Amino acid sequence: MIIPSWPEDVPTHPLLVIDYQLLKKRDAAEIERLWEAATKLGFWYLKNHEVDELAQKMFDLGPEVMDLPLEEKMKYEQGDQGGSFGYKMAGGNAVAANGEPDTTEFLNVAKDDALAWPNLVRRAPPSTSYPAPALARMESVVAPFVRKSLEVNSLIMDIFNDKLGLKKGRLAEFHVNEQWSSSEARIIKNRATPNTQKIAIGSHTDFGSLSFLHNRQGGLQVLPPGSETWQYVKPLENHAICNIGDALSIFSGGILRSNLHRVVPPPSTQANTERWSLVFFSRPGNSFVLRALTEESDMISKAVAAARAGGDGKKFNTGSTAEEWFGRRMRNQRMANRTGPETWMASRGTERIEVV
Ligand SMILES: O=C(O)CCC(=O)C(=O)O
Ligand SMILES: [Fe+2]
Repeated sequence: MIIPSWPEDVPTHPLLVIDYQLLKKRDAAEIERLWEAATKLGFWYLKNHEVDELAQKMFDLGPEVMDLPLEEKMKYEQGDQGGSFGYKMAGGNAVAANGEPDTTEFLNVAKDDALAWPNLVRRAPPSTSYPAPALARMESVVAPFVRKSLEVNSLIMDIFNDKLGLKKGRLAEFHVNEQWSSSEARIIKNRATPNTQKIAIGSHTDFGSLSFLHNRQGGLQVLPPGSETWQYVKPLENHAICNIGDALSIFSGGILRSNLHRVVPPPSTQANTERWSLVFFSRPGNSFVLRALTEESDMISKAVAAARAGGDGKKFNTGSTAEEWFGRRMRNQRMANRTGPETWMASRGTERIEVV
């Protein structure tokens, strides 16, 4: 697929560019820049991340799955119970309180299934596993992509761990590969439409810890702090986009920022093209309660005290496990579960819910 070049006339929000190779060497200046990106906006570009080839193979798998007849894909649909693994049909989720349906299809592959392959542990075969092309590429493409993405995200989390003053490896304990989690790889297709305003994925914060996103076309927008205008993030060749989700924001007492974002169709020169994107989401193990690690870090404890003094109502103890937090958000964005605007409100994360 030939992607038209990015339009000059569309304003974009700049992100810091972080070099993964420098992070690997624990370069102090690069760590400071990462910290600035993670605490101010919660989004940054990541270059030299070693995942481009595998990401390309994941992109190639996209049409193999999405071109199957809808009836075939629906055999693997994620359902309405709060799970996400498998296929998500376009129109399955709301994009706003008014119940407007989304326009994107997803394939979500559980990190637990990719790592356990040739066994499937989260999706029991045969009838509810994954569409055949995904199974055929599990060994050669999906599992290596998952393993490499986990490596990138865990290095970044390790850096946050140390900056937050947590004991060595503390954040890693929440993300051990052996514990089941909702961590997953996602291939996203948004159908071509000339309406560049039609919301594809509604405004949200990400549910988990860290998202590692590959964009080839425009359409991702962020709502920067203090702004009321959605701003495009320009896709840059060979640069991934990373962002913080709710779990890391809560663990850190809000120091790490889980920022609102959404997806609309590609703009201007790229309009009316199918939009494909790819994400790996690292999320905490299912059993961990999402709460600020106040007793374990002075920095976090001070941040929570300051938030309390500021009266923003956030006490950073959700009382929910990662599994419950994720399940609640998933269930309540499903159109099939919608009763009214309250269902949308119940699907919100740190941007709306007062965590007490
Ligand atoms: O497709 C994109 O650019 C972003 C997707 C996204 O925000 C998500 O799936 O959570
Ligand atoms: Fe997202």
